Amino acid sequence: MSNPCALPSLALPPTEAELKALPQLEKKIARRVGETNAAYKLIEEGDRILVAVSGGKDSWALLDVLERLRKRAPVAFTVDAVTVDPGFPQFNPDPIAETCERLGVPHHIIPAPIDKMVRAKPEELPCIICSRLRRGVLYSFAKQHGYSKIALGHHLDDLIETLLINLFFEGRLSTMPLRLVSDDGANTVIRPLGTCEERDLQRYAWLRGFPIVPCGCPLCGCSSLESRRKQVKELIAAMETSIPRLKASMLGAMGNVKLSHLLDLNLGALHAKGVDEAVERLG
Ligand SMILES: Nc1ncnc2c1ncn2[C@@H]1O[C@H](COP(=O)(O)OP(=O)(O)OP(=O)(O)O)[C@@H](O)[C@H]1O
Repeated sequence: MSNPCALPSLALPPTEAELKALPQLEKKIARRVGETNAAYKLIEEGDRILVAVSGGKDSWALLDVLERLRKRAPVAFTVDAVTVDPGFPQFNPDPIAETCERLGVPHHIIPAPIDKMVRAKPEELPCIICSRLRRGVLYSFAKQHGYSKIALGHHLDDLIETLLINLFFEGRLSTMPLRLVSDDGANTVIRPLGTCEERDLQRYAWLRGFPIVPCGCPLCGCSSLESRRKQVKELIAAMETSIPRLKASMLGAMGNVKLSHLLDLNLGALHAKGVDEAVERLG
C-alpha cells in the first residue's frame, strides 16, 4: 500500500556511509518482528511459511527478515516465496525470481487473470478486484501445497491508516489483524511486519539493494480507495510533526481495547455474558 503519497524515492544506490546504518536498522526491525512474533505466536515450530512477494519494498523486507530469522530461530520453519503475476503487460517478475534464487529461497510464480478481470468490470474498483483475486489465488495455492501460513508485507503504517480509514469512512472500528484464520479455517494469514514503520522498511530494502518491481497496473493509485489512504497518510504525517509518539500510541491503542467502553451492542452482550460466566465460575 505504498503508492499513494509515496515516500521520497531512494533512487540512487546507497553510499558507503549510508550502508553503515544497515546493521542498526536490521537489529531494530528484527527486534520488533521477534517481539511481535512471540506475542502473537505468528511463527511456530514446523510452520511452512509462504511469503507473498510483490517485488515492492515491504515484501522484500519481509522475505529478507524472515529468511534471516529462519537461520537463527530456535523453532524450525521453512520459507518459500510466491508472486502472483497479475498479467499487466508492464509487469516483469524476472528480477523477483532472480533475487529469490540469489537468496536461496524457493520461488513460485502464479499467473492470475487480474488484468482481464479489471478490464471486464470497469464499474468495479480495480484495487478491490485485484486484492480479492490475489487473496483467492494465494489461499488456494497455500492450501493445495500444504503451507501452514501465508505472510503478507503490511506494516504499522498500513495498520494505522486502515484503522483511520475504517473509522472515518466506513463507520467501523477495526484494522488488519497480525494473525487471521480464514473463514473456512483452511488458511492462516500473518503480518510479521505489523509493528515496523514503513520508512524503516523502505530504507532497509534500499540498503539491501532489492530491485523494486512495479505491479504494472495502469490504474494503480487512482481509485477512491487510494485517495482515502493518501488523505489519511497526509493527516498522520501532519499530526506527527506535533505528536512525535503518535504511531507508537496508536499501536498501543490497537492492543489495548476497552470493550466495555465502546458502543457496540453485540460487544455489550458479549461483555455481559463474560461477566455472568465469570460470576458463575466464582460460585
Ligand atoms: N502480486 C503479488 N504477489 C504476491 N504478493 C503480493 C502481490 N501484491 C501484493 N502482495 C502482498 O500483499 C502485501 C500488500 O500489498 P500492497 O500492494 O497493498 O502493498 P505494498 O505496500 O505496495 O507492499 P509491497 O511494498 O510489498 O508491494 C504485499 O506486501 C505482499 O505481501
